[in-house]
Amino acid sequence: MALPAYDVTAAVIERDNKVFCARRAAHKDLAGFWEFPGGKIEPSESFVGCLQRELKEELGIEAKVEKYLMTTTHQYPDKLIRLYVYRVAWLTGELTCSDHDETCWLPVARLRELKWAPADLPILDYLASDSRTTK
Ligand SMILES: Nc1nc2c([nH]c(=O)n2[C@H]2C[C@H](O)[C@@H](COP(=O)(O)OP(=O)(O)OP(=O)(O)O)O2)c(=O)[nH]1
Repeated sequence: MALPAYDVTAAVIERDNKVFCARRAAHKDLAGFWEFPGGKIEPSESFVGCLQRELKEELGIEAKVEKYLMTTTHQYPDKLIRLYVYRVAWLTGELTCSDHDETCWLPVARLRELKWAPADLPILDYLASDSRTTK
């Protein structure tokens, strides 16, 4: 039988030459893995609308989705994830984390020190080779 497939958005938020990273909490699937904030697209929702909603819900921030970066697909044992990655500017709001159990800001060159969700590894490669991202 075909695995369930999910379209998921993810945000690369940069500030002071560092990228925002968040760790999935114990009650979530892939608990303990680090990710870029975002979430599953709801029916009839746009990618940008999904990302803005998730960032408001998870982090309490208003964000401007600046640029589409890449899409990566990963098959986990129980699901297929298509991850749509955008560069996002944090506009307003105090960043408070309601959904993750740990967060940090890291320069791109240090991102691999964290244990990332396997679907995210191509994103790290992309950021490392992206001249717009500060290393
Ligand atoms: N948001 C996000 N999810 C990721 C990343 N990498 C990765 O494998 N995933 C996976 C984990 C989950 O299986 C799925 C996203 O689901 P989620 O649980 O965060 O999304 P959600 O809040 O909309 O979903 P739900 O708990 O309401 O079902 O994608 C990533 O960088 N960001």
